[in-house]
Amino acid sequence: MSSFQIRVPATSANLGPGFDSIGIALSKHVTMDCEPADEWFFSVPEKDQPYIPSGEENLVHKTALYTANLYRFESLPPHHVEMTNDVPIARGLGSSSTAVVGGIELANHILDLQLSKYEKLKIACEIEGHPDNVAPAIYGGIMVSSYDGDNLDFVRFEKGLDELTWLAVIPDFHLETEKARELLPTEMSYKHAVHASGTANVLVAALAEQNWALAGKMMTRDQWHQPYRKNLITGFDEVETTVLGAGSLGMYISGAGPTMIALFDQLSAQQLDQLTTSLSDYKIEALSVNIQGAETISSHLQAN
Ligand SMILES: Nc1ncnc2c1ncn2[C@@H]1O[C@H](COP(=O)(O)OP(=O)(O)OP(=O)(O)O)[C@@H](O)[C@H]1O
Ligand SMILES: N[C@@H](CCO)C(=O)O
Repeated sequence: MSSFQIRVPATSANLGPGFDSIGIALSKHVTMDCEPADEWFFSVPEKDQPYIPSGEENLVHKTALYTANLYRFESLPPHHVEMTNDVPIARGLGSSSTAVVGGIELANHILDLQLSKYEKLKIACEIEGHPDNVAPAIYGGIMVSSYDGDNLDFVRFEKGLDELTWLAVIPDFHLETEKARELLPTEMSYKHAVHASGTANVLVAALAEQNWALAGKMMTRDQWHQPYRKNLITGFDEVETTVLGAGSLGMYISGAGPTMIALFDQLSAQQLDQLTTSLSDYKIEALSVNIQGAETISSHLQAN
C-alpha cells in the first residue's frame, strides 16, 4: 500500500435559517498526507495540538475504525498521517466534519471499500447527527439535506456560486458546538416555528433562483438559532452594521459560531482592505465556494 493524500474542505452550516440542514463547502482545507506505519500517529500542526490528539483517540481514526467495523473489518492497518490544517478549530467552519469526512475517506481508501458519496454521507450523518456540514464537505457546493436517523435526502446547488464572496469574520475565541447547542430552546410555539420555517423556505427558493439579494435577506432573518446565540458573540451587531454598510447582502452566524459570514455579490480588493481595517479585532478572510468536496489522491497520481 503506497502513500496518498486526503483533502477535505471547510464548511459553513445553517446559512441563517437552514438550521442543521443547509451548508456550503468553502475554500479552506484540511490536508492529510498518509503513509503506512507501524502504529497510528497523527502529526498535528503545533497551533492545533491542544485540541487534536495524535494517537488512536483522534476523531479521524475513530471515524475510520467505525467505518471499517460497519464493513466487518475489525481493524485498520496503521498509518502516519501528516495533517496540514487551514480550518480553525471550534470556530463554526466545520472542523469536526473535516475530521469525520477525512476518517471515512481514510477507511475507504485503505480498505478499498469503493463507497459512493451517498454511502459516505450516510455514515457521516450517523456520526455527526445532522448533515449540514458533512454533506457539503463530501459533495462540495451548497447542500440542502434532510436526515431523520434513517431517511437521507438532499438537493445540491452549484450554479452561479462562483460569483459570490463569503467573507468570514473570525473572532479570536473558540466555541464548542455542544456548548452553543445548549443555549437553544427545547420547545418553540407552533406559530413561531411556522414563521421560522417560512424564512428557511424562501432562502432555499432564493438559492434555487440565484436571487442572492433575497437569500442574503433571509440569512439575517433566522429565527431558529441566531437570536439565542448572537449574544455570545461580542461585537455581533457592530460587525453586522459594518458589513451591511459595505454592501453585504446579508450576514449570518456560521454553524454554531463564533465566525460570522457576510455574503457579497461584489467585493473589490479596496473594500476588502477597508473591512479588514474596520474589523481589526477579527481575522478576515474572503472565501469562495469549493465545488468538488472531499478528495483522495493516490501518490502515483500526485506525482503526475
Ligand atoms: N483536523 C481534525 N482532526 C481531528 N479532530 C478534529 C479536527 N478538527 C476538529 N476536530 C475535533 O472537533 C472538535 C471541534 O468540533 P466543534 O463541532 O466544536 O467545532 P467545529 O466543527 O469547528 O464548528 P461547527 O460545527 O460549528 O462548524 C475539536 O475539539 C476536535 O476534537
Ligand atoms: N447546525 C449545527 C452546526 C454545527 O455543527 C449548529 O448550528 O449547531
